[in-house]
Amino acid sequence: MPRLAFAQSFWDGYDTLEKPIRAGVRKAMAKFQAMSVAELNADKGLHLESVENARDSRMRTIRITDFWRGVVLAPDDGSDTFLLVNVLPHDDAYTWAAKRLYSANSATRALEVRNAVALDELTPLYETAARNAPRLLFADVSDGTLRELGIDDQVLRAARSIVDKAQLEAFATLLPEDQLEVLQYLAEGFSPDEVYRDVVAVRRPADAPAEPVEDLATVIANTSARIRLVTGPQELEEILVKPFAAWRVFLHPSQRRVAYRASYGGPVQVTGGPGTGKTVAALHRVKHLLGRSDDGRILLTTYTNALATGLRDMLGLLLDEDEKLLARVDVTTVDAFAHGIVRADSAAAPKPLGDREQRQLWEKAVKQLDLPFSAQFLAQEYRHVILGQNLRDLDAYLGASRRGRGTGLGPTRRREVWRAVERFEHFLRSRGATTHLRICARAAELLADGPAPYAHVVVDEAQDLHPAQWRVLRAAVTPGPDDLFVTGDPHQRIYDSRVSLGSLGISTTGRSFRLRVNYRSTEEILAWSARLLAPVDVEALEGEGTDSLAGYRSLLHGHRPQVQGYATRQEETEALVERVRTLLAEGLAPHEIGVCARFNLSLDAAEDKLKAAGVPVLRVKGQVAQGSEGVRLATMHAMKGLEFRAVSVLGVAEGSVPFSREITPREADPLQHEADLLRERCLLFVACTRARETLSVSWSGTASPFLSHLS
Ligand SMILES: Nc1ncnc2c1ncn2[C@@H]1O[C@H](COP(=O)(O)OP(=O)(O)OP(=O)(O)O)[C@@H](O)[C@H]1O
Repeated sequence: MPRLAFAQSFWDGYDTLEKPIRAGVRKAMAKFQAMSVAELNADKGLHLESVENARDSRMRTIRITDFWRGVVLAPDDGSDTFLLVNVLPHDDAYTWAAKRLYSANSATRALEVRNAVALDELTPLYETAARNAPRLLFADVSDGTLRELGIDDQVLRAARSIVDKAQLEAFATLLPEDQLEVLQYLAEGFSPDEVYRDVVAVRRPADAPAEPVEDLATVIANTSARIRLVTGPQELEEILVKPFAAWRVFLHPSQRRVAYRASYGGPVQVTGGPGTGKTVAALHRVKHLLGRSDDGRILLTTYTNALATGLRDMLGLLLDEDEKLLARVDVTTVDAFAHGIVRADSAAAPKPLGDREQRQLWEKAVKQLDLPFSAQFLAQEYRHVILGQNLRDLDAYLGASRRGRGTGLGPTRRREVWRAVERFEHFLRSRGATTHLRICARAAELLADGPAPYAHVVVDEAQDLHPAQWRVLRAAVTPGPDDLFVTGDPHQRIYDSRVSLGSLGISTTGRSFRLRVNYRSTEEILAWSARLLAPVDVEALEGEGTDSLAGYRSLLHGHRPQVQGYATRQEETEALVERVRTLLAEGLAPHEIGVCARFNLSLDAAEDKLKAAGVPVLRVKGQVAQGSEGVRLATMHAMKGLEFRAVSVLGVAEGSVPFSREITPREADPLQHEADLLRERCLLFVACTRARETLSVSWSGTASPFLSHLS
């Protein structure tokens, strides 16, 4: 009986196929499960047919419907595994198949595909241009080294004609996957040894014989990162009927390496730009940890309740809804977890106040005590210094470092601040109230008194956690191997948290990993968004040094973002309605479209206009009911962790982005001023990087200064 495998190139398009075509795929694939090779070749319905003028003689097409064809790679070496590589309209299928050549990579031993025809056509043109170029991109790497890294003749010739990274990207869709990645790593300045370690060694089978084995079944088995082998009819039905979530099966080797390492000596940190699959890696780590013992409990946290709900659903999918396993994982926010701990200790636990109410109490304290500080200054001092370092009395505060604060405070001033703190806390007590961070501080104390409740803690969206929240997580698990697995992106820090993980007993030294391939957005969206952050340095996740987006890239391509100013708000909103209508007409479902702005108020106008145009809309506040249909409207903050095929970012105007009221004046505190600006810049970056295929950024009046260096 033949075996059947599915290539990632097939899954990439499968979700967007219409229902009857998907049904056709299922039917055709079922035949592969039921027939012998001879029967398959003879079957009239399937019509397994070779492709004329194909660069790869193993290319076949199969009939899916009258107009759609599947493209299949058929073994010609006596092995029995067929690989479904694409499903396309009839003519496109033949054109696509004729140009593609599959081959085994000599270093990784995995199956790769290239557009051999386009490479043959383009390379001579690039070679001619390269003759006059002052420098070639891979001039410093010898042919021998490239070959050791798996580069073959055709790719070597193309690589020798490339002058810069932009040209390499132009070749990206034509080159075989592993070879492309090798070249991209080299282009980013990684040494050949590093590239061998990070790209080749992680894919090459441990038992690879010295001479490559070329039969298709072996090569397919070597390609687990990009190919899924289906072994039985039930498995086939399951993966075709369920909406396919590629991340469940196909992990990038860098994701696999961090998620499935048997064990780590202590806390692990995984960083990476937006959409690099950090959440996916965290979920797979949970799966791995569950498999390591029969009883250990796991805490999986993220930043908001809405994200926790999404994470719980994804975990269910990954664990095939296995109730026993799911019951061992608590998926929640750090705040909710801390509340639970405090409530379990005392039923009369105080209620947390929101930011605005806290600000009012600080204002009252300033007035009553006639202090020379603003309420904003005190709130920040309380958050960053006092709660940040868990300072419990005046003496501790008098001796504390105020690193990161931009104004000096002598002992007299500190005493005044402390009076304000005491007054603020008195107000809280008299109202039976508290703050989320104080609850966290209390929870950490309570946890420290008893046995740690979890065997492992996995943290997603870690960049925004405050030291008080980290203390809760630290206390929730006994320090030791596999205690904490932390993922986050400091470029997406939007709540001005400053931490030094090491000082909180969470040292990730020697256990820090970075993901670089973006699975969400097109390279065009990514490159544009990354330039928003180009003028600034971003502090690393663990609080030591800075982070960068070097090497961060996408393999997807599409349109450049549309960046457009309008004379009035009304014109901007009308243009939005038109854009949404066009997207819907192009076949996007309403929930695949996201619209966001800095303020809820700006979204009101958009909501009214969209509704008036008959477009269903849904405001994202906290939690969106699953399955409700409607274009999603969210503030930039609420966009965190979400993604849409198309995103419109509205109102990116001077005064709004950055929001002038949220920016501490430079004279009041130069460091806080810079931190506030950075936070707002990151917020815009987060909003823009939610887009998968289409991004539009607009404003009315004068554009945001954050856009001034972008044309
Ligand atoms: N190995 C993979 N194969 C296919 N798709 C993937 C893979 N890894 C991640 N994705 C997809 O890429 C998108 C982004 O993944 P994910 O949300 O995990 O990224 P992230 O790094 O946590 O993003 P962000 O920091 O922006 O919130 C998701 O749609 C996810 O399903």
